Amino acid sequence: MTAPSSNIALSTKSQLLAVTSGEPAGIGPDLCLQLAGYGLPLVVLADKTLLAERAQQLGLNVTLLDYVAHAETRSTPGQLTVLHIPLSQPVEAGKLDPANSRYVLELLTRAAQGCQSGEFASMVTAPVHKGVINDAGIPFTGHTEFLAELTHTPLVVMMLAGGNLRVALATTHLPLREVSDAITQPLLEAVLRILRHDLQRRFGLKNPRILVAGLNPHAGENGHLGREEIEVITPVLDKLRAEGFNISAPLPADTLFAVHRLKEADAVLAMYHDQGLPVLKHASFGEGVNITLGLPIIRTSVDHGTALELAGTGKAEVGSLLEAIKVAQEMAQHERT
Ligand SMILES: NC(=O)c1ccc[n+]([C@@H]2O[C@H](COP(=O)([O-])OP(=O)(O)OC[C@H]3O[C@@H](n4cnc5c(N)ncnc54)[C@H](O)[C@@H]3O)[C@@H](O)[C@H]2O)c1
Ligand SMILES: N[C@H](C(=O)O)[C@H](O)COP(=O)(O)O
Repeated sequence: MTAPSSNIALSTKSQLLAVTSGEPAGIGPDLCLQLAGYGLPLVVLADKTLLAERAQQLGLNVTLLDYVAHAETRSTPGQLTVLHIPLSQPVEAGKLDPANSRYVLELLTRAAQGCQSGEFASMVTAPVHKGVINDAGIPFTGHTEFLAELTHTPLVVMMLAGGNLRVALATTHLPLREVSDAITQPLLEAVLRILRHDLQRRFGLKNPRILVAGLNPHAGENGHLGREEIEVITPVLDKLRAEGFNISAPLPADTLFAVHRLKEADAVLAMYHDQGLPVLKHASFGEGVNITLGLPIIRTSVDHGTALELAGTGKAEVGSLLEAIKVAQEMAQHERT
């Protein structure tokens, strides 16, 4: 595979990125403050007081500048341009408060709207806490689904990249019990079309080679360990292959990720979240990037969560956020060429 390298060479020439700071009690604000060291063309969406307080707690000397829409935004190292969105309640690092859930969603909404209007080239998201948003009475399963709904996109595909791997998912944040029923021929066909299309358009791969995992152990063992491969997955793969897609048959997931197989592939399609992501995170946790394919906008994210216990301690690593910025820049570049 030729996934994004972990050598971080960030361009300062691309257009403005919007970085959402995520759950205010988590490490998102800490990571955004760390970005001030890089002089990148970005604006952080956050409550400015929260950032100032967190910087003080971390002992960071960061000058917070006010974002002015459509004016040139150029931060030099030590500065951070901030699009201020007010919190509902003051925040203590590490302590979740459902009262701030609307604020978290407001960050995402403002960034997505700015991408759609052309104000921002892309959005990069720091982690949110799904549980506390639901505790506030707001049904929420993830950025992926939220941004699909916000942009009226009927289907999007979650793909994580890192450790020389790209892993896309046929289903995302779904209880395991519901996975088999969710994998239908129309869904699988649509997911593969989005995956191939975006690998071409946003990653510059002419005819991406995709390995597809089966759902059942040993890809169903000829129907003796489940029939989804025979009845659902194989017919879709045969149809798309006849159209010119470079895709495998459904492969046993336990051996699909062997090095010799991955050498033949640009991406893997896993059937569900924990079939694909543990492998990827084992290979690259802290340097991986989560990418939403199929959106009308470019959105990338970190590969980790809110790590509440690290907020305000100075121990949160910024590597994945930097990679997410780099990949967003690369995607925007591919789209322009
Ligand atoms: N992109 C996102 O918004 C996103 C991604 C994954 C998880 N989450 C959410 O985050 C919450 C917590 O999830 P979790 O506990 O499973 O995972 P987590 O990633 O927050 O924590 C897992 C482990 O990794 C460590 N860790 C995480 N990020 C780190 C960093 N930048 N530097 C150093 N160490 C780091 C943590 O301390 C912990 O030991 C959940 O609500 C989950 O849904 C959000
Ligand atoms: N599934 C993601 C992961 O494991 O990293 C994470 O939950 C974030 O998903 P969203 O980007 O949809 O919030």
